[in-house]
Amino acid sequence: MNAVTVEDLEKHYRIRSGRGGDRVVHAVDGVSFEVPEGRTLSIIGESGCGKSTIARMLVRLADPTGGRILVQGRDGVDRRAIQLVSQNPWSALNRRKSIRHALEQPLAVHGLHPGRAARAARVRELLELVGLTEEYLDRRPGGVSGGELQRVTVARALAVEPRVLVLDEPTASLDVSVKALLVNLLLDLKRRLGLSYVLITHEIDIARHLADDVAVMYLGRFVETGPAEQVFDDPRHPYTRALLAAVPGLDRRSGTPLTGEVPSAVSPPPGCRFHTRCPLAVDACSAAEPPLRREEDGRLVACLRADELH
Ligand SMILES: Nc1ncnc2c1ncn2[C@@H]1O[C@H](COP(=O)(O)OP(=O)(O)OP(=O)(O)O)[C@@H](O)[C@H]1O
Repeated sequence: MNAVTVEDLEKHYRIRSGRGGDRVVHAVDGVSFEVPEGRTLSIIGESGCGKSTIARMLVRLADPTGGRILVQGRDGVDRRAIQLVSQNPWSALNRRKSIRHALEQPLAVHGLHPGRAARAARVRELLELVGLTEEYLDRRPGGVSGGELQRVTVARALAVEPRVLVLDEPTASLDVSVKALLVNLLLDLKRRLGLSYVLITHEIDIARHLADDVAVMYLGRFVETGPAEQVFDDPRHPYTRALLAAVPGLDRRSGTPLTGEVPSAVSPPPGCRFHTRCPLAVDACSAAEPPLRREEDGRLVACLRADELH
């Protein structure tokens, strides 16, 4: 069974504007994917492409304007099955409350491990899972380092025994040395608890360490998806190539790094949304949007010229 199945997901934000009527932001525009049990799908792309909007819809902090989301085969809201770990642990936790409180609260809300002794035992177990000791229990977020605090938010997400974690830029606020520790913890937890992850990141290194599968997102759409080694070692879409060209230590193929800005999601370019920045664009690219097509190795690529690039 898939941990997550997403079909034709859409999020359009309507913004009121004084003159000339409302404008519509095409944040997510028809995205489909599956995360098989025990795997990690990493969604990568520049800022503003819609990654966080997908994360928010997966955990029902935002309602889709179209499409559907199944978690463990089930439609509808199941707040225990899928949990979010967000970028900034300081804003995720209440500064005035202890770490004990942060870990007990979800147990109380869901009526799990009732009774003081059982609840305290579960809180200790959660701390151990993320490699922290009981001495943290009475501290407040302000008295704990960023890396440790992110471990607390992971422990809190795990309190309700989810099957899926949505990791939205989990390492973005951490120092380089601490990032690797969190990545190792996430890999370890996935193995031990049989979790599945949806990882949202613009840090390609982090995606390379954690991802089994990768989806490359540009202006609300997926442009390339496939197993991580295929996409990272031999990117096919010109956008993927450009994105990876900026990363040291990766095979750069013929990609040239990106220039310019992501166009407005209010009026995405016609045809292929990347054509305005694509070094390989031809006239046909602005005429019609290329569908995601399956390549001979199984991955999906949305580019008219993908065959030539191979
Ligand atoms: N509440 C909102 N109302 C209107 N537009 C929004 C809202 N939230 C996001 N957007 C717009 O939707 C688009 C996608 O944003 P989103 O935050 O999902 O992108 P992202 O790839 O996660 O970027 P980042 O890494 O900067 O968070 C952007 O154009 C953004 O301005």
